[in-house]
This record gives sequence, structure tokens and C-alpha cells, in this order.
Amino acid sequence: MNHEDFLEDKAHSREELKFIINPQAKNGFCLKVWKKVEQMLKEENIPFSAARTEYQGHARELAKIYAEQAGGQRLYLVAVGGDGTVHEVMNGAVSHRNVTVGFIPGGSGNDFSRGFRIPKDPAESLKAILKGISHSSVKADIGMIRHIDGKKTYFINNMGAGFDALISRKVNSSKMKGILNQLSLGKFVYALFLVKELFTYKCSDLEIVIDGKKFDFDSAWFITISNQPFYGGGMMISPDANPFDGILNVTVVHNISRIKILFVFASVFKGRHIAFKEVTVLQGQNVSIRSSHPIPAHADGEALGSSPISASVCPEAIPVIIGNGKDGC
Ligand SMILES: Nc1ncnc2c1ncn2[C@@H]1O[C@H](COP(=O)(O)OP(=O)(O)OP(=O)(O)O)[C@@H](O)[C@H]1O
Repeated sequence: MNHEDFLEDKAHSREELKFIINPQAKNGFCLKVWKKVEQMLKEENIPFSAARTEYQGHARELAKIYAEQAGGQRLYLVAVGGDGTVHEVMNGAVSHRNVTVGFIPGGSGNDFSRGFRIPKDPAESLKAILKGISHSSVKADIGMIRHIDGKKTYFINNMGAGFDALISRKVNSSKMKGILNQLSLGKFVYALFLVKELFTYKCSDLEIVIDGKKFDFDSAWFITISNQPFYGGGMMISPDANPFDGILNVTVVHNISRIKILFVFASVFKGRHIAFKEVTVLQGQNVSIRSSHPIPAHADGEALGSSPISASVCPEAIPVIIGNGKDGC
């Protein structure tokens, strides 16, 4: 491991490296990932500290506390878990300019690592983090959702409303996710629920306003607003999304039969679904969603109330360590 630069940098500064681990991610598999990473850190004499989450929302609280404790000094906060964990760490850290966020994939979906080209293997992702700390961190865009009560939720992968939000809600509360994770088939859980819910979902009419321009969609299945291409455990929902371009990419699936949507689904893993006339692709900086009846929403796969809802891009809002720099994305 090339960690000499890292150690040298640390000798000159009070920079800190902290890990926030979700021991429940991928049904407990994440702990094995962490053990491996922890062993490597110890073997290489790399100074670090670590905390495990104890409940939903804890990673966000820990990130906020650590960011404040750092008192303005540079803090590298590495989420070890799935997309829910990186979502929470990023939300806790985002208002603290001294925090740089990293990620070691230990969840079932890990779309953040796909979208930011972080290695799947924990040892490789740790190497990428140490290299990133020594040589480069980059500022990534994030999306911001403003709630009626003035609170804000940020997303780093994507947000959405409609069928996809319903699926992620069902997946997250199901026992099936755990069972499939045990069988190393966790990434198929979204596909399974998609097929299961397909025959009962009630579509809605959507009014989407992007940067002041209105678009109407009859009988819409879902809308996804993406900062990077992947969601749902490897589906390339928004092939053109780029977390460094200051733009949010919008995908709307509408006016399509229940059978044909299966073909859209079959093609989404390679991003070929955008060729369907029932898939509309748009982009902009501010997106608002109204629907004929309230539809569930999510941010980075975590449940988030229901429509109406709106999101804006915050360009270059958070420093991230992704190993390869922007060019890697
Ligand atoms: N100690 C804990 N006990 C129960 N739930 C937790 C705990 N720590 C975190 N969580 C919650 O677990 C949920 C899932 O975490 P995460 O998304 O990281 O893993 P995953 O679902 O396996 O991966 P992915 O989202 O990539 O599919 C999140 O909503 C998070 O808030």
C-alpha cells in the first residue's frame, strides 16, 4: 500500500481519519468488510478512529458531531456501509466545509461506488482512499430537497418519486433483503420487488417544472432525479448523469403498459432504456414535482415523505475522496 505520503502528511497536520461503520449493512456482511479494513489500517500503522452505528439516523448524528469536534481542521470521514450510510454521513457533514467524505462499499446496492468509480474490493477501496487523501480530493455536486418546514435533505446519488420510491420502501422493510443478502443475491432484491409490485401500482399524472419550464406527463410510473448514473443496485437509470457537471438529470417513465415496462427494466442495467419513447430524459438545476395524487419519494433509496417535492443542485458542494479524481468518473 502506498501510504508513506499519507503518514508524512499526517505528521505535519492535525488531519484526522475517521470511519463510520454500519454493522447492519448487507445484513451484517459489512462487519466483515470493516474487519478487513481495520486489520489493514493497523498493519500499516495508519492512525484512525472508528465508530459503529447503533440505529437508523445514527451515522448522520455521528458525522455532525465529528465535524463539529474537528473544530475546522480537515477531517476525512469514511462511510463503511451501503448507500444509506453514505447518504447519512454526507447529510451530517455537508454544512461543515472541513469534512471530506469517503466510502468503503459494504452494503447490498453500493451505487455510490459505481457512480464514483470506487473499487468494490474493500482493500482496493481503502488504498484508493489513502491515495486520495495524499494526492487529490474533488468537490462533487449534491442535490438538495427543501421541505415545507424549512429542513433540508441532501442526496448524492439520486432522488425519486413514484414506483421506484415504493420499491425501495418495500425493499428496505422486507425480510427478503436479508435472505437474499445471505445468499449473496442482494442486488436482485430490487428486481424481485419491481416485478412483485408491477401489477398493482397506480400511476399518477405528473407536472414537472425544470428551471421554470413546465412538462406534463400522463400516467407516469416514476421520476428519478440523478446526480450520478446508477441506482437500485446497478441500474444505469441516467447514463449521462455526472456528479461534477452542476446539473441534475431527470428520467420520467410514463404512458407505458405493465408488460412493456419489463422491457424497459431489462434494458436499464446497460442504460438502453432511454431509447424507449415512454422514457423522457431532461436536465436542469431546479426540479419540482407535483402529482395527481401523493406518491412516495426517496433520497438515495431512503424513504422521504411524498410529493409535492422539489430538488436543486448544489454544485461542488462536498469534497469527496474517490481515488482516481474526477477523471475516474
Ligand atoms: N445499527 C443499525 N441498526 C439498524 N439499522 C441501521 C443501523 N445503522 C444504520 N442503519 C440503517 O440501515 C439502513 C441500510 O443501510 P445501508 O443502505 O448502508 O445498507 P444496505 O441497505 O445494505 O445497502 P444499499 O443501500 O447500498 O443497498 C439505513 O437506513 C441505515 O440508517
